[in-house]
Amino acid sequence: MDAATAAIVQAIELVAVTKRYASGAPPAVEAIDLRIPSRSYCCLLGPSGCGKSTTLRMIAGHESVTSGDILLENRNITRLPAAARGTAMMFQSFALFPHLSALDNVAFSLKVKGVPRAERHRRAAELLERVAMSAFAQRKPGELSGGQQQRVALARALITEPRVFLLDEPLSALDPFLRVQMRTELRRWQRELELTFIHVTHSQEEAMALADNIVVMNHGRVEQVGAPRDIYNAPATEFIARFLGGHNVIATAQGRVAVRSDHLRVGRDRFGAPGAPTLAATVTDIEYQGCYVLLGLLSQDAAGDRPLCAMLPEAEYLRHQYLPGEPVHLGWHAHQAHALAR
Ligand SMILES: Nc1ncnc2c1ncn2[C@@H]1O[C@H](COP(=O)(O)OP(=O)(O)OP(=O)(O)O)[C@@H](O)[C@H]1O
Repeated sequence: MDAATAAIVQAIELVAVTKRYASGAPPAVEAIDLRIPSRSYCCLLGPSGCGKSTTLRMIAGHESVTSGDILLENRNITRLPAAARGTAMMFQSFALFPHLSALDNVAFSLKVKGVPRAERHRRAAELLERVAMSAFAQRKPGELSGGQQQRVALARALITEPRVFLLDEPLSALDPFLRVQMRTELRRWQRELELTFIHVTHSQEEAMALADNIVVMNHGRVEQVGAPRDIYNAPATEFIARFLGGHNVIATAQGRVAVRSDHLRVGRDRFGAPGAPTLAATVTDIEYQGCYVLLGLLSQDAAGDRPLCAMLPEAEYLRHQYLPGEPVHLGWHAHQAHALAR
C-alpha cells in the first residue's frame, strides 16, 4: 500500500467476508474484500439476490458473519451488537412507529437509553430542524408524505450519532417524481453531515446519480468497484456492461468488447480506413426518445446473430431518416471498445 492510500481513513473495511445462511447452501456472500473511504457515498449495486442486502445487514450487525472480518475505522466490529457499532440504518419502509409523533419517533432511541425527557426532546427538535421538519414535529407518520417520513427516519437514525449510515433501498417505496427529489436530498445530507453513506440499490441510474464509488455485485461477489464514470466507460465484464445498460457487447476476433450505444456510429456507407472495426447490420426498430433516437439493429459478429442498439442525437437521425429493414454499416473508434474480462 502506498502512503497516499494508507492516509485515507477507511470507514468500513471488509476482509474476506463470507455469509452462508445454511451449512451446505451456496454462499449468499463469498469472500468479499472491500474498502469504503470515510465521508464517501458508496452504492452497493446489483440484481435481486446478488447479496447486497446481506452485505449491508452484516455491516449493521443485523446478520452474523460466517467468516471474515468487518472493521469500522480500523476497529474490528465483527462480533459487536448492532447498537455498539457506530452504524445506523434507514430502511425502505422507514419503519417509523405509527402511534408516535415525529418528535417522539426521533427521540425514541434516547428514551431507551434513559435520557431525561426534556433533553431527548431538545435533541430530537434540533435534528428535526436540521431536516426542515420542525413544523411537523407533532404529526404522526400517517399524517406525513413519503418524503417527509423519510426525513423523520433520517433524523431518527442520526440521533444515535453514527459514523456510518446504512440505507437499504431507501427510495424504492417513493413515486418516481419524489424519488428523484429525495435522491438529491440524500446526496446533500451526506455532504453536509460529512458522514459515510452505504446505500443498497438495484437501480444503476440511482447509483450513478449518487455514488462516489459504486460496488457492482453479482452472485455474492464483487465484480467491479469504481467511480460511476470509470465503471460506465470501462465495464470490466459482460455482466456489468449488460446490467448498466447503454452498452453493446460485440464478439470480435480479439474477444468480447463493450461499445457504448452513443459511440456506435451508423451510416449508409462503410466507415473508416480498411481494418477499422466495422459491421454490417439491418435496422429493426426506431424509438424516438426526445433528444435522441434509439435504433434497434441486427448484425452478425464472430459469435453469430447479434442484436445491437445505437443512440443517435435527434438531429443526426433527422439528417438520415433510417427506415426499418434498411441495411446499414456500423463502426466505432478502437479506443471506444473496451475489452471484457469475461
Ligand atoms: N434470511 C435468509 N435466509 C436464507 N437465505 C437468505 C436469507 N436472506 C437472503 N437469503 C438468500 O441470500 C441471497 C442474497 O440475498 P440478498 O437479500 O442479500 O440479495 P439482494 O441482492 O439484497 O436482493 P434483493 O435486491 O432482492 O433484496 C439470496 O439467494 C437470498 O435468497
